[in-house]
Amino acid sequence: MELLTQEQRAQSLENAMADGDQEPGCYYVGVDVGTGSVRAALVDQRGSLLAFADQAINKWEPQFNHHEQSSEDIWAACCTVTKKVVQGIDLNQIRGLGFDATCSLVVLDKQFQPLPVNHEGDSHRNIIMWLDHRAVSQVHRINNTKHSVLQYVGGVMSVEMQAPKLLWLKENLRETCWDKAGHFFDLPDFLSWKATGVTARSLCSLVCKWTYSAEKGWDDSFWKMIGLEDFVSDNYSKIGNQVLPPGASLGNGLTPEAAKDLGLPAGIAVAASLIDAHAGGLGVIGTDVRGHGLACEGQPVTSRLAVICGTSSCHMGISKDPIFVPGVWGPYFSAMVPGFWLNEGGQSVTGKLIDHMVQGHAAFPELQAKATARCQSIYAYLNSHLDLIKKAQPVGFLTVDLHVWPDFHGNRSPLADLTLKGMVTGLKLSQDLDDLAILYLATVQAIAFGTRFIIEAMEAAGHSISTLFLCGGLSKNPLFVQMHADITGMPVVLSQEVESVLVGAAILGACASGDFTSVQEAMARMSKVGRVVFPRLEDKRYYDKKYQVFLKLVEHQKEYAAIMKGD
Ligand SMILES: Nc1ncnc2c1ncn2[C@@H]1O[C@H](COP(=O)(O)OP(=O)(O)O)[C@@H](O)[C@H]1O
Ligand SMILES: O=C(CO)[C@H](O)[C@H](O)COP(=O)(O)O
Repeated sequence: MELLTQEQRAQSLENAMADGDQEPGCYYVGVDVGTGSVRAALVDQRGSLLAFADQAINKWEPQFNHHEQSSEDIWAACCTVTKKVVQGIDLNQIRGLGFDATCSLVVLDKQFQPLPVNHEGDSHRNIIMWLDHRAVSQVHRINNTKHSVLQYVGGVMSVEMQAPKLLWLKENLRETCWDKAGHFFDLPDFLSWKATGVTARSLCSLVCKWTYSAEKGWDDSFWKMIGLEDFVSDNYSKIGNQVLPPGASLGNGLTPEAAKDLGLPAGIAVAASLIDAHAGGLGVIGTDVRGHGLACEGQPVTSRLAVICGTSSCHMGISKDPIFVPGVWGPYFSAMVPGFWLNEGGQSVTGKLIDHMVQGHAAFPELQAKATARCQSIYAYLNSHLDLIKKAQPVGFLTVDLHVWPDFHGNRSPLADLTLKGMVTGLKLSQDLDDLAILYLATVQAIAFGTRFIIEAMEAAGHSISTLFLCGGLSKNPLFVQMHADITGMPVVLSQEVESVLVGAAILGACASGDFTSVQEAMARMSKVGRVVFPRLEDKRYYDKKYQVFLKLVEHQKEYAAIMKGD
């Protein structure tokens, strides 16, 4: 855990007063449940983090493409980190609590006890994680219906959404899970229920992952058509028939039981939650950019793209009117910024892919040993190693003959094709540290080319984007950030608070407390520019050529598949 010193806290208080805050010393707690860990922060009204704590969480992969977690483990981790960040604080100053989490599916029985989502019957593992691809046959059948709700998920439903997973449970675990289930929650809604006892769902999760429409509600014909008519007949009580906008205050706030678990006062405001990428979006997209020489200064907020890069990357672009982008999720109304439509592009594995490439290389043990000897992270070591071997040329030029297609877990956007696989071309017989570093660089570049591919699809459909706002674990990697700037040709804004997703969660708590009149006001007050990374335009020709190769890779992959399917 990192806590500010007394002087830093005093300075933060002084800054708050100078900034004209009505009530200096009002704090909010944000809790962010990512794929790999749970994080909490104590945040003030200016969006500064006063304390941060994190804890890893368990994941199970009982078979290929099955990924599971435990809601009890996750709640326990939320309690541990929250207790840590409020240590030594006058609890009366804490005004609100906000949660965000991955869009995983939590299953509970009618008494709110965990139910197994696996053949082993292990009820501790009651979460089907977002990246779980077990429901391939179900999602194909759903997409074959061509139902009109699919227009609002980019034309093709993803296997990572909830409808195919629910259908899988009905078809595969009828007695042990489906028939006993009383409540199916998106993980962010599970957390807000745990804190308040209120089962209302957030508009964010229902619209983005469950086909709910902010304007029309549930579409009975969809659930009947896909074989989940059960939900219609019980008036959607198991998946949510009370829906609130993110940031709305839930019930009577924190229950005494949850207050005890979390080490917070009972009754403080708890917000309707957000999916993690959307919290990251709130944490960065509304920031005041004046004075940084950015094209988006003085332009509508719709010229900004928030890119939340953790285990996966999510590309969040907003618009005043709905924009239908083939292969890009949405348009979703009011799912992130109230009153705006959201398109969400994505890459299903980015952080996980970089880790996979690096850890699977023969030179990984050597890398680990060398990084440890220098007290550096493996990524800091690799970045400095690349600087050493690049000699006089720009670092990105080291991959002139090494190219990667990054869809090791299928393509989320803009091709929406889960059958696609990863590709590497340009391998040599040597497997030393130089090769590892260059493969790592080519992987980082491939992810940035994927972002460029998504932006081009969004622009072709009507978005006009000039500036990227990056956050999430990968935004701590300077190479990843510079490659995104160079390859997209756009400046990248990094927030003052590196943990911007937590600022987004705290913004929710601040809204629920009533301290701000709108999400927009809280975003403008609590998010701040830290650093801007500009593209090195002199390298553009090189990256344009590599992008041509990038697009050829997928074209070729499709040709190979067609050859193998032919007689
Ligand atoms: N300091 C760092 N330097 C480089 N990469 C990092 C750093 N911290 C995290 N990462 C990368 O970010 C990814 C995890 O990001 P994070 O936002 O913590 O994920 P999640 O929210 O999915 O749990 C990891 O896969 C790792 O590759
Ligand atoms: O689908 C998503 C958002 O809509 C995210 O990819 C998912 O929630 C996982 O997030 P992370 O990579 O930050 O753990």
